[in-house]
Order: sequence, then structure tokens, then C-alpha cells
Amino acid sequence: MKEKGLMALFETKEAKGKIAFRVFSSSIFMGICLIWIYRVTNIPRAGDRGRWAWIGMFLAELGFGFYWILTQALRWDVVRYYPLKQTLSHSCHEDKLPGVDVFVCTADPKLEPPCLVINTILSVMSLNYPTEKLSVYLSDDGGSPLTLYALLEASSFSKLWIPFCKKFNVEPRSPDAYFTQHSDVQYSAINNAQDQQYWLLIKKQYEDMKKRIEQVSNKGSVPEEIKKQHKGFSEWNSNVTKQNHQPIVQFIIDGRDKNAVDSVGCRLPTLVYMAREKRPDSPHHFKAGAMNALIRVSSEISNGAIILNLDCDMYANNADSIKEALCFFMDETRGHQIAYVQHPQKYNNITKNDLYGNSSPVLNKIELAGVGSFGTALYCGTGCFHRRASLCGSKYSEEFKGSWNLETKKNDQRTIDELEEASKVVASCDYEKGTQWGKEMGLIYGCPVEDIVTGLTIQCRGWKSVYHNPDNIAFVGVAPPTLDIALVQFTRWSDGMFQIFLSKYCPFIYGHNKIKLGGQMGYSVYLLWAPSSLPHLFYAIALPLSLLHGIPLFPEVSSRWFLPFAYVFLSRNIYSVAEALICGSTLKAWWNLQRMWVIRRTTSFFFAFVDCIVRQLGLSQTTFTVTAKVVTEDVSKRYQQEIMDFGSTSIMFTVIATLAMLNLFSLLGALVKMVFWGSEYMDLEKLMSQISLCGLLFMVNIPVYEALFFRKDKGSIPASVMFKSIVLASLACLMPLK
Ligand SMILES: O=c1ccn([C@@H]2O[C@H](COP(=O)(O)OP(=O)(O)O[C@H]3O[C@H](CO)[C@@H](O)[C@H](O)[C@H]3O)[C@@H](O)[C@H]2O)c(=O)[nH]1
Ligand SMILES: [Mn+2]
Repeated sequence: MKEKGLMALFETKEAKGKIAFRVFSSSIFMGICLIWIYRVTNIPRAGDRGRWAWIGMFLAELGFGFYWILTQALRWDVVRYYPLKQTLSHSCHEDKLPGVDVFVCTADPKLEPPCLVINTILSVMSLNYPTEKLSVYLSDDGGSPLTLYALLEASSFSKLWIPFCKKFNVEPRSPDAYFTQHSDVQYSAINNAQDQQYWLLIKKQYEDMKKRIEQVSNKGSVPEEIKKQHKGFSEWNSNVTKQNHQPIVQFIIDGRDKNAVDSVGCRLPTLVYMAREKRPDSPHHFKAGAMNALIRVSSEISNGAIILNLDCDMYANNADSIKEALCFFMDETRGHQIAYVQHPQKYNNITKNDLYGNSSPVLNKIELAGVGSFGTALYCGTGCFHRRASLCGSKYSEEFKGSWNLETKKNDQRTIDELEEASKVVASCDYEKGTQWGKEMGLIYGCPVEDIVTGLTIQCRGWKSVYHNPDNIAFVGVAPPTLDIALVQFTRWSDGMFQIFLSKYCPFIYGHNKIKLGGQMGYSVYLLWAPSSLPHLFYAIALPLSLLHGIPLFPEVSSRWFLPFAYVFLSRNIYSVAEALICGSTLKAWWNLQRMWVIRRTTSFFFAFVDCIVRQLGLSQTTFTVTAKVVTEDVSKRYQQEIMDFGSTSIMFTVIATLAMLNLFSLLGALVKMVFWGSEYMDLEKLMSQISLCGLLFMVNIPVYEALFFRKDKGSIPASVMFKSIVLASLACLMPLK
């Protein structure tokens, strides 16, 4: 691969076991074909019992089968990339490094507390990178002076924090995460008394700052005497609301200023606060709109050739992550093709057995790397380094070889006021009218997963992308700590992704001849999450009902046709357990994840499917429900103890409870029939598969039954939901099955 004399800055390694996987995969495919043949050749005749259920099963299995074929792309050819950071350090002088602009987005000071936001900001300000080439931008869609206040506090604290990090090589560089992980100076590996004093001082300073920010946040307004200290606060007059305000751009630190130095006299990175203009009559396009405004504002100010995009809850965990990512962009043979480098979403609040299946080690280690192997790593919105040019709509061309725009705008002669004024123009609502922003330039509008669709269009313009999952985790965020939040998130994702599939961006059409077939299939695995709910829902209803009515839907155990069913089911699950354990999961975490898949498919994905269709019909508009990052102590305690939280009357919980009830009623009903009426009514051998599957479903649902009948805490299922589920499940049981 390497051209002569050119410096390779990253390595490519193929994952092991490719042949074995392909053989295994082919055997499953044969099993699936046999299942299809069995279904088609054994349809009950017209008028026979269970004919429609049988046809439904066939359609569901046809759906499962085709979906399974798509998923093979995720493991077919897994390749991993390894940056050679040392080579970069040796071969590239700091002068030759490109400017890096970091974008952090926040949307609501209640759901995303300012303290959380500034920890992210501080962690990126202190990354190991020449500060004159580093600029940090905060987009505040909450348009809140509380966030501006927190940012000002953070800028003062950064003068202590940055030298502190560099002196002790602190990791992670989010002060909150660092001081939580090293709660005592004893554990900080610092032995010298003077340094210990210093360590304690910084900790105290951080805690004091945190207290001040929390006080102001709790009070809900910034005290007058503080407002006088920065001109920025004057932007908030009585007419300013979250949805209606002029563009606000405020320099917090001007990196060009010789006096902007930390406590040891080193220059500080540029830090800018932005709340783009919001007007009730102009759509603001959620995070995509914020990102596009950031792209333009930053191009006025620092115009870094590389952009790092982070959500406000995602701090930098590895101090060298910028340099690692640059290895990909700056590789002399392949770097010029790379548009972005995506890191997985990792979380710091995962409990031992990952109750809500958030950590997804198999997804992160295997599946995302698998899609990335086709040059089509997904852009996942956070933890992603972009080349500015490709994000702004440029098509790939050979010209990008070796040409870095190293000119930083730091020698721009404009004053801060002039820069702020120029930035406000590009952060206004009108600026985008009649332009290609949101269409061909920047992030794409109109989709709740702006990240995925934007990544896809970049790849279709000829660029490649890299998925990078280093052992030393680069960025760490906050996983949804309740079932409700987790399901809201999955609903937004699956809804947005299905919308892409139905739109002109469908990878099989839009990506035809532009990205590899494997990439198109890999994308579709996620884009089809929402409709994949239909066969699953059918299974979750038809299996218990047919059992209750004594209608067999699978071959009897002694039949040869039973083998493909058993083989496909067992081998896939064994494979999945083995893969999870290899990727570092626990058995219980795997089991919890299976439960979450059942729940996601029957609730989030199904609701997303309905929402998306409704929107396609023009009956509703795109929304973006921001996920809460903090919860009450009570809820947080249950999360730590891994007790599922159902404490609201969400319609999703009604669905979960109804399906669990239906399954319970059917198992009990079947048992009663068997005991009282005997084998004449219930042919045990023929119903064995259904009994086993419903039994498994029962086990999966144990926490649901507990929350329905046994728990008394606030996280149990509310009585109204229980009542509804009993009524609905009973009605379903009374329905005749054809
Ligand atoms: O109007 C908005 C709404 C959201 N955000 C920000 O977008 C980010 C993501 O929002 P969050 O509620 O945390 O959603 P998640 O589901 O956790 O986000 C994932 O999925 C989103 C797409 O659905 C991507 O935008 C995110 O980058 C990705 O991390 C946060 O920083 C928000 O502050 C805005 O800036 N403006
Ligand atoms: Mn998030």
C-alpha cells in the first residue's frame, strides 16, 4: 500500500477469523433458506386453523432473513486502523500541524447543567496540542446567561487547570472526572509535599468554582455584580428568550492576545461563546443548525482545517487524541482521502451489568469497525474529527494531497469587536436563506439523525472515513440512566434513520456506484431499525396467542424440519454470547442487552416507524428531544443498583407491560388447558417450540413482572399502566386466531 518514500502514519490490520465467520454465516444462510422452504410448503389450507398466523410467520421470517443478510456486512471484512503517533511526532514539526477547532453543543441548562458543559470545555482546552492552533467554541442553543457565566468561570479556572494537567500529565482532563477518579491526594500518585499542596489547592479551586456555578444555576439568574464584569451579559435584555433572540457571539479568551496566558505564562487557546439567532418563525434545525452556525463563526475567527465535534456531555479522556486523529489525516499516501475520523460513544456511568444495554461492546468493537472497513464509517455526531473542507461540501479530489491550510487567522488584524460583529452576521437566521447550507454545505437539515445522513453524503462525494476505537478511550460521555430516556433516544435515532432510508438519501440509490455495496448494506442495518420492529412485534404477539389457542406454528421436535429452526436459533445465540464475552461483556450484561433489544424493537422502533410514516405523509414535523443528562438521587440510586426504572406513565411502558402480560396469560392458560383437558387439546410435541420461546420471553420479562406485581418503590410500574396492560392483554387473549 505504501508508496515509496512517503511516510505512513497509520497501519491497517485485518481482524482474525474471517474465513471461519464466512463459513459459519453460509451455514446459517442455508438454515434460513430451509426455514423459508418449510414455511412455503406447509401453509395450512384455506379454512384450516392457523392459516393466517402461519402466513404471518412466513412474512416475519422473510423479514428476519433479509435483515440478517444485511447484517452480514458488519462482520464480513472487519479491518482496524492504528495511528502511529510517535512517527507523527518525529516527522512533523509543530509548525506543520493544522489548526483544530473544537465545537461543543449544548441546548438546555436544565437538562445539560452548565457544570457538565464546562467540564467538557476544560477537557478540550487542556489537550496536548499547541494552544495557538487550538480554538474552542461553545454553541448554546439554550441561549442562557447561566451557561455564559459558567464559561467565564471555566476560562479563569483554565489558567490553573491547563498547567496543572501538563505538569502531572493528568488524565482524564475533565476536572470532575479526574477528581472523582482520584478523590484523594493519596491516590493521585503525587508524593512530594509541595506538589501535594498544589494538588489540593487545584482541587479546592475546582470545588469552589463548581459550587459558585451550581448556586447561580439553582438561583436561575446571574447576580448583578457578576454581570458587570463581562459585557456579554448585556445581550440579555428582557425580550430575550430561548426561542427568540438576536445572535450572540462573545470572545471569552482571544488566543491572539499576548496577555491571555495561564498561571505559568503559557498562551491560552481561543474560547468563544455563541448563541446563534433564534426566531419563532425561522426553523433552527436543532443540532445541525447549531453546527452550521459554528462552522461559519469559526471560519471568521480561527478557521482551523480540522474540526472536532463533541456533545456537551462528552469529555476528552485521552490527552493525545488530537494527534492520534491527525495521523489519519496527515498520512502521506491515504490521508488526503479521509474526510473524518469517528470514535465510538463510550460512557462513564455504565453499571457492572449494563442494565440498559448502553455500552454495546460488540457494536463498538466489531460492527462499527465492520461498516468502517468499506471506507464508510458512520458519523455518529460526537467524538468525530472532520476535515473542514469536506464538512463544508467539497467533493473529494486529488488536490487535497498534502495541501493543508496552515494559515491560522490569528494574525487577523481585526479587533475582538469587529470579529464578533462579523460572526453575528453569519450566526443570524437570514444568513442561510437562499444558500446551500443544510443541503449541500455543512450538516444536512430535516433529519433527527443529522450526523448519519451528513456522513453518508460526505462519503457519496468521494471521501473515505475512518472508524477509530483506541484502547485508550478518546472521549467519554453520559449514557441514559433511565429506561424512559434510553427509549426516547432510540426512538429519535430509529425514526431519523428510517427517514433517511425512505428519502433520496437511501444508501442503495444515493450511494449506488459511490460507496461499496457492503457500506450500503451496513448503513441499512441501522436505517431499517424502525421497520424491523414489525416482524418482532408479530412474533411477540403471535407466539403466546397461538400457544394459548393450541395452534402449532413450528415443526414438531422429532421432525427433520425442526433442525434448521433449532440450528439457526441456537447457533446465532451461542455465537452472540461468545462474541459479547470476547468483547469484554459479562454474561448478565449480554442477557440484559437481549432484554433491551426486545424492548427497543417492540417500543422505540415501532413508535419510530409510526412517527416516520406520519411525517412522510406530511402530518407532522421533525423534532429533536434532547436527552436529560442528570436525574434525581432516587432514580440514580436505582440505576446504580441495576433496578429497572418504570416510574412514569409513558405509553412505551404500557406496551412493554401488555406484551409481558400477554405472554404470562398464555403460558398460564396453556398450562391450565394441558392439566385439565390433556393432550387432546394441547399437543405438547407440536407446541414445544412455542412453549420454549414463550418461556424464554417470560425469563426476559422477569424485571417487568417484578415491577408490575412485587415492587413498591417509585420505579415500579404505576397502577394505571398495570390496569391498562391487563385489560389489553385480556382482550388480545379473547381474540379468535385464524
Ligand atoms: O436543538 C438542539 C438539540 C440538541 N443539541 C445538542 O445535540 C447534542 C446531542 O443531543 P442529546 O440529547 O445528547 O442526544 P443523543 O441521543 O445523546 O445524541 C446522539 O444522537 C444525535 C442525533 O440524534 C447526535 O446529534 C448526537 O451527536 C449524538 O451523540 C447535545 O450536545 C445537545 O446539546 C443542540 O445543540 N441543539
Ligand atoms: Mn447525548
